Amino acid sequence: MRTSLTFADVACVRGGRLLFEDIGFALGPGDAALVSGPNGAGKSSLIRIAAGLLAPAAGRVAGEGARALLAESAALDPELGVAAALRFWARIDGRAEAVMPALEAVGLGELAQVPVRLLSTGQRRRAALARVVASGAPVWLLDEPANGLDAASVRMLEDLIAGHRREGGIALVATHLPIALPDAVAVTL
Ligand SMILES: Nc1ncnc2c1ncn2[C@@H]1O[C@H](COP(=O)(O)OP(=O)(O)OP(=O)(O)O)[C@@H](O)[C@H]1O
Repeated sequence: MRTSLTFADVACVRGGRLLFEDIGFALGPGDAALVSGPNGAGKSSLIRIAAGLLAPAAGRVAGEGARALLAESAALDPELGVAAALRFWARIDGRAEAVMPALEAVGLGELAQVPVRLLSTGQRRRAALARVVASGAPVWLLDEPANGLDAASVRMLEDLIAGHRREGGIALVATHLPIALPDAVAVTL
C-alpha cells in the first residue's frame, strides 16, 4: 500500500486563539501517531486538519492515499438498520460488499438489521468504526475512538488498528484514554 501523511510546521488557530504550532511528523505504511494533550489542547482540531475539514493557520499537510475519519458524529441514519446505514456510505466508494465483513470485525454482525437509533453508545461507536474499516482507506484518522467502549471493545479496536498497520495502513489517533499503539509517534499538544 503506497500511502503517507505528513504534517510540517502546522499551527492551528481557533476562535482567534493559537492552540498549537510547529507540529511536524511523517507517517508511512504501517506507522501510527498518538495525539495527546489536555482538554481543549486541540486534538480534535488536529484530526480535522488532517481530514481537510479545517485549514491550518500555518504549515503544510500532505500525503498519499484516501483518508477515513472517525469523529464524534457517526453520520449514520438512525432509522436504518446498521448495515443499510453503512452501505449508504460504502456504495459511494463502490465498497458495499465491505460492509458485512466490517460489521463482523467490530463484533456487530448479529446486529446488522437493528436500527442505528437502538444501538447502545459503545455499539454506535463500533458502527462508526465499521464505517472506517469498510472504507478501505489506507489512512485512518481516529478522534477519541475508545470513547464509550468497554475493555473488550478497546482490545478489539487495538487489534483492528494493528491489523490495518500490518497491511500497510496508517493510523493517526487522538485519545485521552489509554490505547496500545506500539511504536507510535507521540504528538503531544
Ligand atoms: N468552531 C470553533 N470555533 C472556535 N473555537 C473552537 C471551535 N471548535 C473548537 N474550538 C475551540 O478550540 C479549542 C480546542 O478544541 P478541540 O476540540 O480541538 O480540543 P481537544 O483537545 O480535542 O479537546 P477535548 O480533549 O476536550 O476533546 C477549544 O478551546 C474549543 O473551544
